[in-house]
Amino acid sequence: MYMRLRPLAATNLLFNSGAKSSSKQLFRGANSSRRLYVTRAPENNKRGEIDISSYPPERIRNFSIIAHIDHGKSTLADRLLEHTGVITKSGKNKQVLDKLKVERERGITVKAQSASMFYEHKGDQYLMNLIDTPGHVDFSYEVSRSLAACQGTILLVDAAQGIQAQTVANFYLAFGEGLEVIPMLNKVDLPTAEPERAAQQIESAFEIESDKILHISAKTGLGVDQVLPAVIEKTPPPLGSVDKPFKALLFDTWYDTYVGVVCLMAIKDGSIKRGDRIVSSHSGTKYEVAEVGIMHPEQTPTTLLQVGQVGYIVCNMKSIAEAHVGDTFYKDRHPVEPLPGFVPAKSMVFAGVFPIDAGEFDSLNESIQKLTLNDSSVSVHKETSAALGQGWRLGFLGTLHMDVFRQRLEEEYDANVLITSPTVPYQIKFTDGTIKFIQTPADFPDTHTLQDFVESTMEPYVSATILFPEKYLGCMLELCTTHRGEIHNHTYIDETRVMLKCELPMAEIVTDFYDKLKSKSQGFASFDYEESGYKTSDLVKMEVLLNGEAVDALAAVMHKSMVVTAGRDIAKRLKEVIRRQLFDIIIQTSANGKIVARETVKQLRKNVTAKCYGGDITRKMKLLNRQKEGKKRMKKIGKVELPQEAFLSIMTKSQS
Ligand SMILES: Nc1nc2c(ncn2[C@@H]2O[C@H](COP(=O)(O)OP(=O)(O)OP(=O)(O)O)[C@@H](O)[C@H]2O)c(=O)[nH]1
Repeated sequence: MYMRLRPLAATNLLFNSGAKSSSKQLFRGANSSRRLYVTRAPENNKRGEIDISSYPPERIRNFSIIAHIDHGKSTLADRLLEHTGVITKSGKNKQVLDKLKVERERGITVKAQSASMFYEHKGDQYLMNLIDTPGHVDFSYEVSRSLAACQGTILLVDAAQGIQAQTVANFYLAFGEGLEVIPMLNKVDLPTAEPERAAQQIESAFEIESDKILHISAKTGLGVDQVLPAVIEKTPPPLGSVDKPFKALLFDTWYDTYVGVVCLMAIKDGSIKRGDRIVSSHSGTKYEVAEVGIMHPEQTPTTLLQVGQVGYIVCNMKSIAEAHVGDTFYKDRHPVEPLPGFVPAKSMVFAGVFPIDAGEFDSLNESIQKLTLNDSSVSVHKETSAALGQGWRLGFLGTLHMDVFRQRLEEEYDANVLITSPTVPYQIKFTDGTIKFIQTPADFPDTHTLQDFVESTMEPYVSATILFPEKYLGCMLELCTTHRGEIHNHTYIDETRVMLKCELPMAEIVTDFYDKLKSKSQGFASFDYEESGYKTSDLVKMEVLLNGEAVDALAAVMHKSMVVTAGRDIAKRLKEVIRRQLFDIIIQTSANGKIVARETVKQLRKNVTAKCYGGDITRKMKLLNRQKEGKKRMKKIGKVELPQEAFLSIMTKSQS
């Protein structure tokens, strides 16, 4: 959860050195020989609030950092926060804005975070609002939302890797939003860095002159002192007027255990302070503002927020469900034209989530509700499975998003869950013209017996961009075609790197496409995609029968051409993961009413304590406990015990 520093602690962070009366703090940049004057945050009043009213739009810069995954966004954010004295300079500052445990463990950014800094440039004081965004394609929704609060963005490119698929996707996202793109080459300290080559790629892909690109190392600090001056000079100040009625865009929200719902807003016109009454354009609900402030980098109250600034507002919102990302807020009795808002995040991948122990349903329900409060891009519907009992069908933006959610559920809420194989949403068009969305494979009708009623079955497609060195062109083309892809074109971004555009069924990406892409290109290919609508496809439901009984939670939907290979493969993989039990277990896969494959798990009579003759009770207990531990993630289907892996092993995989 978000740690909340009380105002005093937050400002102590800032004022840990120097005389209080001085408005400037002397700061020496990491590798810089120049002396830099970095402005300290304004003093706080008796209520612990700081006054930022002296920052009009022309002295505000709202910018983000966008890049391909791992190109160094969060590390650059650390250096900038140190450089401006927001955090004390220390070798220990590593991805300070990656606040979630899962982000720290995985070394990836999942949630965009903002931080305000005070900075002096050419004698003027500036308020700089930085938004650090995630790099992975599953979280691109976070990126597009964050860009709505910015006027400029740093496009960071790893000088050793050059431009990658998410560099291209994020550039076009920012360009499409009309943002000023400031290119920078990072990691120039690496012996493998080839800055000239990477700069050429940027020039040919984005038509940005290579001599306008800053060369930096976010790790060593080299060149970092030039970053904020470049942002100030190139990014236009926010538009708007302090004299117009208050108008603000809500672009992020989270739940804070101390103050409740926190809304991150970009103030487009006017100003707001504690005690004001604001109204949501979305619902018409009125709220009283309890606190306004900036992220510095934790919540730090201010006397007001005004035009051009990006900050948080705490009001008497009871539930995060009331905070609609993309909503426009105005002051009571001063309505304004709402801003366009955002297209809601669309779930691309669905999976069933069930408690291992049915008795934990209520506590798991509470945990899922709490976790979705801080991640509104997860869609939640109750689901009942004949095999697994009561649970939920959750919708995610991609499989990494799903995995991060599962990890947070287990680590932050101590939940013990079983997750079924991920699936994409299918559509069925019936002859009477009705269209049905299918999020659970078990609900997919038997197209064989219903063929007179079903006009067509459809699956979602994505437009994909793949970047790789030329020598992998042959195997990348083959990979796309074996995954039912349609190649559109390929172009060269320099003499040796290729950009391939193709269309792929989303279902292929959910399974093993990405792993194969990485292994076939020895890790050199990168990949990005966006949804491109539904296409008619010959789909069938594959059922799994255990000792003659169909298990709904193991059903899968797949293209007709894959039925035989996938049917055999699934039966084999299930045989590998289902433990031998006291009776034979017959595994069958079936599609269109025909059995495709059959495997048998032979019976076994096992007494785990058999070897413990002689009565060593502690050893006996240890073995029994270990067996109990192994059972934790088991689910009993009829008489057959299935481990978690069984549910994930039914993912269909292409034979390439
Ligand atoms: N040598 C070197 N390593 C760097 C530099 N900048 C970042 N790194 C390293 O690159 C890795 C990724 O850095 P991050 O800052 O987490 O990258 P990111 O772009 O924020 O990653 P995501 O948010 O997951 O997309 C870390 O191990 C950093 O220490 C640099 O200038 N030089």
